[in-house]
Amino acid sequence: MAQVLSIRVINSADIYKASEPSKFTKKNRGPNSATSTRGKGPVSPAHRTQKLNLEVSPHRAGPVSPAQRTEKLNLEVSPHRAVSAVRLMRIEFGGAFADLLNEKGKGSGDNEMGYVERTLGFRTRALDDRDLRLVTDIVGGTIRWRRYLDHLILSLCRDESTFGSMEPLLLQILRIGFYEIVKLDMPPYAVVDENVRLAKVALRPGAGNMVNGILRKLLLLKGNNSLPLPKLEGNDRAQARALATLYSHPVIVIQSGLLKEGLCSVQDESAGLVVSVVDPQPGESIIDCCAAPGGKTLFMASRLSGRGVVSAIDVNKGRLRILREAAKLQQVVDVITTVHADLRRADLRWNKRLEDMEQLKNLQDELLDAASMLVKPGGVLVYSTCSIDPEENEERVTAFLLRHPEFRIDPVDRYVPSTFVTEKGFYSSNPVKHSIDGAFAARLVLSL
Ligand SMILES: C[S@@+](CC[C@H](N)C(=O)[O-])C[C@H]1O[C@@H](n2cnc3c(N)ncnc32)[C@H](O)[C@@H]1O
Repeated sequence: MAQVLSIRVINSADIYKASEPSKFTKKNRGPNSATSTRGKGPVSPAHRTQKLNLEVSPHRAGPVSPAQRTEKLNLEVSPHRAVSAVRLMRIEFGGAFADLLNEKGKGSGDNEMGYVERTLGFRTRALDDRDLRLVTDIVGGTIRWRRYLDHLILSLCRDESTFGSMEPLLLQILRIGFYEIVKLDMPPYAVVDENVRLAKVALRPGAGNMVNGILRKLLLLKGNNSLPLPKLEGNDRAQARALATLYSHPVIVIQSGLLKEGLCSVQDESAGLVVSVVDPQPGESIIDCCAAPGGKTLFMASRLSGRGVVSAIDVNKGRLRILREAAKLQQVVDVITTVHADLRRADLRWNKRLEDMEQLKNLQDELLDAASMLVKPGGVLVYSTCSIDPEENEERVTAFLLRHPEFRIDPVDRYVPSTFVTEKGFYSSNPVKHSIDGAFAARLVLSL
């Protein structure tokens, strides 16, 4: 039977496991390369002078007097970035695990500042709760997206050897800056200034200049919507590598053929949790109204244990074909019926471009109205989007309930962990809060 794996689960096995420094020196850091760099140009971190000390060296292990401490206190550097960079160093070289570090008391407090001081040569002011939340977001996100971030950094470096020979701390600072700009959409100038300052103070002025140049290049490309993304072209292997980079995923899963043979599929936890909200049971009839390419259809079908049916409606023939192929591979084709149709009446257009939010909202209202006609008395309508925009989510449901008072909200707290449940009883995942994709779902029950 098909099994849905989430990207995070796979990532945690691959990435949270810290590599030994000795291993690091043997492998090329290029995202698409697995070969040794020795003799090919890039210098391994072990061959460079580094301003880095992850162990307690004897001359620093002794007690530090308050006077010495003040001397080393740096109030210019943003504390959460300094701590994030040091945590990332510890995870990559020091055997620390991201989740453990994020547990309060283990990775924070005085102990943590000790690591910062030994690694960077100075302390920052103590972290407050907001800083700690930022550290958790930045460290978790940077690890999760490391392969993708490294691809972008490499693309923006002068050449591969600049990337391959980069000091580990400098690379962590760039990863943080790239993550903040590309994934967190943080205010660009603060991100540039503060990461530049960290590189200057913790390394040297030249490192700051490099961070400045690369981050500004990134901002320009992002502003023009022309980030250098890997191209999905070439043979299976090349496409697997490109996909792995795009989704920051270990290539070995993809290449080993598990996906091709339908033994596993990949989807973000946010989409998997929407299926939990639907809560498919053997024997049920489920209609997936905008189904293709079928991530949720297939997952729901796999939960029916061979009994029941998922009718997958979609207006796009090509995407429905992909869904059918995947259903065959995952051996759930017997419980899936595909329906090529516009969910709304035939006289409404689909091919029109959605130029603004008003039109999108109208489309969502029309789809909801059309879907509501397919629900039996006592049946459940799950409205779900991949958006965190209230206009597409809560507001659409509120408007729907005004038009259809025969439906009521069924709170999702029985189906997903409480951190994903909103005040009104909807499911909502958020990239910043949960480090997974944004999504929304509401369970609406039709009265008997
Ligand atoms: C974001 S995708 C759905 C993803 C899918 N639920 C999954 O989990 O893989 C949106 C889909 O809605 C379909 N769609 C849009 N308008 C539609 C309509 N009027 N009737 C049926 N399908 C529609 C599109 O063709 C597209 O495949």
